[in-house]
Amino acid sequence: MFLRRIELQRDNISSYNQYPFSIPSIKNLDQLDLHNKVTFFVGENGSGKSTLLEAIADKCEFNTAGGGRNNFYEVDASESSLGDYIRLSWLPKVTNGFFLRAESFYNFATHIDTLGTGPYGGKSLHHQSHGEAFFSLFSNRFRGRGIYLLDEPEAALSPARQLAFLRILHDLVQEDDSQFIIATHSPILLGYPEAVILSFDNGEITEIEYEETDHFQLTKYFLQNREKFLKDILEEE
Ligand SMILES: Nc1ncnc2c1ncn2[C@@H]1O[C@H](COP(=O)(O)OP(=O)(O)OP(=O)(O)O)[C@@H](O)[C@H]1O
Repeated sequence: MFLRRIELQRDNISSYNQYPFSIPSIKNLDQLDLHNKVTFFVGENGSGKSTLLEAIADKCEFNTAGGGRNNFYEVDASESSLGDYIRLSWLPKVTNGFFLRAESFYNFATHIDTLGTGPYGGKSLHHQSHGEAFFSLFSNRFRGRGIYLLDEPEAALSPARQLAFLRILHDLVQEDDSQFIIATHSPILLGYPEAVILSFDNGEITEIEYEETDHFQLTKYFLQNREKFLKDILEEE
């Protein structure tokens, strides 16, 4: 693995009342040690996962709208507010990698079309379904020793493709020594063996077990008690 530590440089922060320092998990961040090739960020919507992932991408000099170091294109709101305030410690340093944002994938696909190269399954990403395009990206662009920062990669993937994605991830981790940091809500992806899961809930970033995640507990309960669960929710006054 490559990225070992993320530190918030508190001396440079003048106020904790504004985004991104007002987010509880960021406000309370001191340093985060990474000790596994696969780290998941989990937490409620708005708990700060994307904010931190984007800041890491910014420090990696990846395009914060999505892409690697050589993907230069502009979209609105792609600047990172936190990137200037964190410090990354590497051993060894790696520059290869990719930042995937589901929400701006369309712009990335357009950018790839303008390059006129066809490394993504032989046809424009725009001519593939959302899930197919994501999968082309994983299969064709993710290679070699690198750091891959993925924001909700499950967004476009069927359960079967999520499992297939885990296979790609596994090969990259095993054979190429790659590192992944993935913000996700998917109980399937979170099940990857031996990954570290960092929760952004309760105002701090803490390591938790798979079985402790809401994703696991809620999904399990739902699948085992679907009718009762839905009755309770839908008939609640
Ligand atoms: N550019 C911004 N300006 C102000 N507030 C922002 C900005 N971007 C995000 N926020 C706020 O910061 C908080 C954290 O957002 P973030 O996108 O990091 O959450 P998240 O954990 O990734 O959520 P989700 O699971 O919904 O993707 C949210 O309350 C959000 O509204």
